[in-house]
Amino acid sequence: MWRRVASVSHLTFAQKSIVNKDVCKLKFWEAFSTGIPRKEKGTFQRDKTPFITFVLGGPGSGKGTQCMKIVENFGFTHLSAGDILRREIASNSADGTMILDTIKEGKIVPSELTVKLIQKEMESSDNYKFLIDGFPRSEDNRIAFEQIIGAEPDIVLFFDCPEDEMMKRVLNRNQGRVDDNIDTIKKRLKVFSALNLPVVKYYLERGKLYKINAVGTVDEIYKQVYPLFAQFNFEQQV
Ligand SMILES: Nc1ncnc2c1ncn2[C@@H]1O[C@H](COP(=O)(O)OP(=O)(O)OP(=O)(O)O)[C@@H](O)[C@H]1O
Ligand SMILES: Nc1ccn([C@H]2C[C@H](O)[C@@H](COP(=O)(O)O)O2)c(=O)n1
Ligand SMILES: [Mg+2]
Repeated sequence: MWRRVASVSHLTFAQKSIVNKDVCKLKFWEAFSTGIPRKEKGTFQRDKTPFITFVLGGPGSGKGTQCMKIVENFGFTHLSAGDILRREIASNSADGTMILDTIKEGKIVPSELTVKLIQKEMESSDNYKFLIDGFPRSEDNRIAFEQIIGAEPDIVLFFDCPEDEMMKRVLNRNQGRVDDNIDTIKKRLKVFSALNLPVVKYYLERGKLYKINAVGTVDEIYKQVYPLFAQFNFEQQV
């Protein structure tokens, strides 16, 4: 379990994000050097500040597919916002019907709900490395994450894929998803352009975005992804 302890409430938002980043970086590297062992089930993992990666891209751009390979090589915990919401539907929770209707319409679920579900997953994890896939999908998502979780991403991946290729992949996906049909995919692509691209621009302007050409084979695309994580020298996977 991890908690962010830095309190910088007296600073302006802009100052906060700089201090936060520096504080986090300092804590992150301190943890590496002085990592106080935590009681883990059978393994000792040094206590570390969370390393957060946001994974952006349109429907069918290959986010989930590439996340699986990053998990394999670098031991991240893959939190797909879409999968978390689908599990909420399957649990027949009070919000399940609203989430299902929203997803069928290709729209975005209220941010506070999605963020709190992601927060629950992070806080119940023994890992400190997180891939948050399909998030943030909007400025509202991004702001809600910062306000509720009080953290910012360390890096942001953006899988850039032409609409016709995304359409083709989604329609061939055969995973029984309610949103894998021509009507919903068209709506999702409109939502992506209108709401997700401003988030891409936000992180591009802050130097956190890595834009990846998502056309080609899975391995060709992953060749662009691997070095982005290798640069951090995460401990080797046992
Ligand atoms: N490089 C690729 N070339 C061809 N097909 C691919 C490629 N990468 C992924 N796919 C396939 O395309 C479909 C969509 O991939 P994936 O589920 O990873 O996309 P996604 O970005 O997570 O989509 P969504 O946002 O809808 O969850 C899957 O059936 C996957 O097997
Ligand atoms: N941040 C998010 C992520 C996903 N959703 C909803 C809307 C998406 O179309 C759907 C499926 O997501 P995917 O599995 O394609 O990443 O889930 C959302 O509302 N907010
Ligand atoms: Mg996905």
